[in-house]
Amino acid sequence: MLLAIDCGNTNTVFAIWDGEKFLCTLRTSTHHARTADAYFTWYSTLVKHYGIDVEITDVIISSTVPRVVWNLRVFADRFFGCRPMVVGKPDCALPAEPRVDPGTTVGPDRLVNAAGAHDRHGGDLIVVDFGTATTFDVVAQDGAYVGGVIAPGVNLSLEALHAAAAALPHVDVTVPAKVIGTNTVACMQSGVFWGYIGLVRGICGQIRDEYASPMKVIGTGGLAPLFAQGHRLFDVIEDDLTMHGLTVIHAHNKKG
Ligand SMILES: Nc1ncnc2c1ncn2[C@@H]1O[C@H](COP(=O)(O)OP(=O)(O)O)[C@@H](O)[C@H]1O
Ligand SMILES: CC(C)(COP(=O)(O)O)[C@@H](O)C(=O)NCCC(=O)O
Ligand SMILES: [K+]
Repeated sequence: MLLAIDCGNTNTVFAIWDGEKFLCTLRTSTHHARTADAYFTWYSTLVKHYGIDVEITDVIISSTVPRVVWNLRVFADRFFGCRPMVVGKPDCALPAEPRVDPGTTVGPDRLVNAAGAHDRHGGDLIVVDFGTATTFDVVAQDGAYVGGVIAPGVNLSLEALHAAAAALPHVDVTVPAKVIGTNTVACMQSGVFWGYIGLVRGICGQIRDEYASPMKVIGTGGLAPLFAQGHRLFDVIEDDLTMHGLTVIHAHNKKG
C-alpha cells in the first residue's frame, strides 16, 4: 500500500492509496523541525481513529520545502522500512521531462500536478493551483511541464496587506456580496476576491494567446471552488489532483 505525501509551504498532506482509491487524507501544518517520531505519533493516531489497518510498503514525497524531506525519509525508513521516492530527485523518473531553461528547478508540486492532470485529461492544459502561491502550470500534449506563472497566494496577499498597513485587520477570504465595499473588511475582501478573479481570467487568457492551441483549464487547491463559483474560470475542479499525480509518478517508476 502506498503512502503519498505532499508538503506545501503551508500544509502537509498524507494520503493512503490502495491502488484504486484513497483510504484517507490527513493534513497538518508544514514545519521543517517536525521529527520522524512526531510524524508517526500524529499519523498512527489518525489512521487508528479512522479504523484503517494497512501495511505501508511504499512512500512517495513531493515537497516544496527541501528541509522537511530529511525527517520524512527517516519516518519512511524507521516505521515502514522503505526508501521513499522523492519527486525531483534524479532516481524518481517523470512520465515526461519538463522543458524549461537549463538549471531551472521546477517546484515538485507543479511537476506532480502536470503528471496528474495529463493522466486524467491529456494535453494541452493549464493547471491553476491555489496554494501558498497561486501557480499556473502549462502542460503540453505529451504531458511535459513547459512553464507557467507564479503569483502571490490569496491568503498571502491578505496577510501582506494586514502586515504592511497599520489600519488593515486580518480578514478571511470570502465571496463578497458586492464589489463596492462599505467597510474596511468588505473593501479588502472585494479587493482580493475580484483581484484574483481578474488575475486568473487574465493570465489564462494571455497564456492561451501565447500558446496558440486550445487548452483546458483545471483548478485545484482548497480555494479553487470559492473562485469558481459562477465565474467559469475552470473547465474542471479537482481537489485531489496533486495526490493523484503522486500515484501516477509512483506507478510510472514501479513499471519502469
Ligand atoms: N478550503 C479552504 N478554505 C479556506 N482556505 C483554505 C482552504 N484550503 C486551503 N486554504 C488556505 O489556502 C492556503 C494554501 O493552503 P494549501 O493549499 O494547503 O497550500 P500549500 O500547498 O502551499 O501548503 C493556506 O493559507 C490555507 O489555510
Ligand atoms: C511556486 C511554489 C512556491 C508553490 O508552492 P506551494 O504554493 O505549493 O507551497 C513552489 O512550486 C516552488 O517553490 N517552486 C520553485 C520554483 C518553480 O517552480 O519554478
Ligand atoms: K500545493
